[in-house]
Amino acid sequence: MTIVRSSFFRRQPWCRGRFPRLYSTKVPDNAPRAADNEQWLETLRHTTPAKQGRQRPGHGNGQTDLFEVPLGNVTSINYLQRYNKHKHSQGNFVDVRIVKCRSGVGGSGAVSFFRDAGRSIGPPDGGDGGAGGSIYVQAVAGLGSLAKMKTTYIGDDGEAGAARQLDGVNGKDILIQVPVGTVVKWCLPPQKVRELVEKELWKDQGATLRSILASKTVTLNSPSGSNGKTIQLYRQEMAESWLFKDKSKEYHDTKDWFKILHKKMEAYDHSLKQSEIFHDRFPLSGLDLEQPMSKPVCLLKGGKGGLGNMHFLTNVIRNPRFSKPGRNGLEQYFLFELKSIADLGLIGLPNAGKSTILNKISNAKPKIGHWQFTTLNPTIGTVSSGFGQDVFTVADIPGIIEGASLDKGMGLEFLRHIERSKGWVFVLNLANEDPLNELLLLIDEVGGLEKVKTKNVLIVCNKADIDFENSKSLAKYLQVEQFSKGQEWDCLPISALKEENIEVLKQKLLQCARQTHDDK
Ligand SMILES: Nc1nc2c(ncn2[C@@H]2O[C@H](COP(=O)(O)OP(=O)(O)OP(=O)(O)O)[C@@H](O)[C@H]2O)c(=O)[nH]1
Repeated sequence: MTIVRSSFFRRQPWCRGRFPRLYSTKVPDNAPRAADNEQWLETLRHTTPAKQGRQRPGHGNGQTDLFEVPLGNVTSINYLQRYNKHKHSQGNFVDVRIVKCRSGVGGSGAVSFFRDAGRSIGPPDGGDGGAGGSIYVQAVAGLGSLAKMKTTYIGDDGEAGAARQLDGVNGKDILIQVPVGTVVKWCLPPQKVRELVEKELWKDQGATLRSILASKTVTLNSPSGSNGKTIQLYRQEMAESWLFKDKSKEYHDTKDWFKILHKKMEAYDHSLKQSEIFHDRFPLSGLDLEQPMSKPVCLLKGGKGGLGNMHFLTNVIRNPRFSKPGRNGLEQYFLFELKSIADLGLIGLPNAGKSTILNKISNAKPKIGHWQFTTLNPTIGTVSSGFGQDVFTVADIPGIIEGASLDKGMGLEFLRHIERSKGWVFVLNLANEDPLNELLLLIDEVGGLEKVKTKNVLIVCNKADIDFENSKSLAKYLQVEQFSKGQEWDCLPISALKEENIEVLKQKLLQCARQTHDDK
């Protein structure tokens, strides 16, 4: 076991700078004095603990409110569906994960008494337990998928304290590194969600997963004053508040000096709980890690280590045969969703030629095929419109079909990859019967005209090489162009296959990626 020096004295303002010599064979000349401990315990007496255990503390006044949220807000429909549908999609690309995280339990304080040749039992010298390992998350550049994430992350428990005032080693923290653009949300265990969904399905055979997630609600705790924007997490209560050695709990419970000490230590436990409650909160909307982070953020804090018996030597208690156990860690589930960050997103029906376009304008090599749904995962390409010119990124997502918003085809689950995009590029197929109608359908499926108008929009009519001259495609193009003009959107005919109008397309894409709403 690795051990480190007690840090208790470092924490005490009146004892700063005085440390025990490691492995000294003499009684450490700065062993915790009874007077110091008395003084510390006296300060605790003035902190009145609220009713221990029964309290449900909150934002600052120790209160929480209950609030209801739709089940869909604390799980992922994409995750649940993927287990039924295309779980193993193209390559290694994984963009939704639900993982279990558990922070470590704090190590126990030690019960020990100084011994050497000259004396068989000396003053108490049991050190503190180490803190449990915490779980951290950090967005880093260069990662593009959540495929390498584990299903469970467990922080190490802190080690117990030892003789000679030595603290146990802190449990190792866990660092989860994720791609930039990942959103981390608190969620219910998937197993629990499945049970709830099955129950609802049993009650109403006609219900769908989507309708259940929207209508069924769950009750959560939120610190008072946070208006339901923050979730309060709770640690499991400690089974015992003391660890006894040699003499039992029953023995100690009969002693007045222990009862007095216990009362004072209730205030200490209360302050620990308060600080846990302050830390153990998570925003309901999640953490949006849209920038590379120089420092990780803590998802779950490990439990604090327990106090060793050296802290309980007083003028009355000469042989404290007890110490404090470490505090519990937290176990929670988190939903990790990758929302790619691309300046532009290509939206179109299957087979419109989106992948071919991305292939021609960028370094990306998405799959191209004459069958539908060749693209199963988003691909992001970097486009440069010339030497020294601005560079921007374009995301190709799987084709959207009628009813996609009701989970038909690949559904809309990949739309999140272009949610953050500044511009949406609608790709239409001029070889199809009615491209204008297809544009209206696409607008409808992605959320309606109002939503689309929050983005910069470019309409690209692809496959203009087919029948364009003999006016069949031209007529279709003119219809689309007229509609686009009405919305003040640019419209452009191209042939991705024959690389016609590709340079103009690149310029228009650049404009679309950089234009601000004030420029319009
Ligand atoms: N004639 C012609 N064919 C094209 C053009 N662009 C793409 N294609 C063909 O259209 C078919 C579909 O192209 P993709 O680029 O895979 O289409 P997609 O929109 O990515 O399709 P999904 O992956 O299903 O969403 C392929 O056979 C392409 O060769 C074009 O400008 N003219």
